[in-house]
Amino acid sequence: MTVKLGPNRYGKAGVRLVRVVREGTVHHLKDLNVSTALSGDMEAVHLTGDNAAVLPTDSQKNTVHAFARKHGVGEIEEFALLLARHFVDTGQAVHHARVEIEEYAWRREGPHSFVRDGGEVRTCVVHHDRDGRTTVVSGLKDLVLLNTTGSEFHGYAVDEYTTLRPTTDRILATAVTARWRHRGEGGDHAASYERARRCLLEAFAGTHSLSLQQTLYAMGERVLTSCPELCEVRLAMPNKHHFLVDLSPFGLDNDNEVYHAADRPYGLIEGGVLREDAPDAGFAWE
Ligand SMILES: O=c1[nH]c(=O)c2[nH]c(=O)[nH]c2[nH]1
Repeated sequence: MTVKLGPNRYGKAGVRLVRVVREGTVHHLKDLNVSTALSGDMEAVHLTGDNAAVLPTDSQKNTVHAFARKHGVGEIEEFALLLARHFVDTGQAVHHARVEIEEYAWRREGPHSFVRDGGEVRTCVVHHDRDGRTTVVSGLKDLVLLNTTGSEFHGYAVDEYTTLRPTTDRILATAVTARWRHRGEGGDHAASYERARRCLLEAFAGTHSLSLQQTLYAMGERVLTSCPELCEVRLAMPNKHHFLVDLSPFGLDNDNEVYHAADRPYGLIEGGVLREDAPDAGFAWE
């Protein structure tokens, strides 16, 4: 039997970086989770144990820390681009770098005091290779949304196992994971993020929903309609079911007032929306 090395990459995952900028008595905080992954000429490493091509994952972690000190941390996309370019430009055997960053939000509570925002996490994944190809995907996760009405679900396929009752008025709730691909490397990443996020919220709140699938499409469509710098959106939205509780054993009616919020199982609705002329995604989603 002959076998060969398949796709591979290696790096440091979960580098939890906190960067403080002190402007006199007013301090600023960035709280990130950075993961690096390099690939390239790594045959010998896997096949013979020759580690000459391996920049240790420990060095990759150190680079994240040193770059935070030397260059500061601005928008996560820019920090990821800086790191990805560095690894490809300086590592002979490195043909490709992938840098993923999550940013945890802190709300200011005073000049040097912050409250961790329990809400969504901002994300990005940057790829850069030695041919100069670069892709940037931005996004968010754990954006929890709920509509108390304006959601129906009926007209679905029925078979011998179907027990679900059709409804014309239900709670629609989800925790959005959304990622959007930039046409190029992107310009003003802060403004772009705020615009895309606002589109997701407005489309969720403003769509009279006949299914979570329809809402998902409306959200992706709104982002692409309002953000010319983006060409593709991918969404994953769990259906956080809210079941109306039967209160008749207690002689009580329940006109859409008391629900059981179930956490599992949950429906998982996933889909993408892209411009017809979207450039080839290449390795952007890997
Ligand atoms: O919006 C929905 N989409 C589904 O596909 C589905 N399936 C289900 O049981 N409830 C729902 N709701």
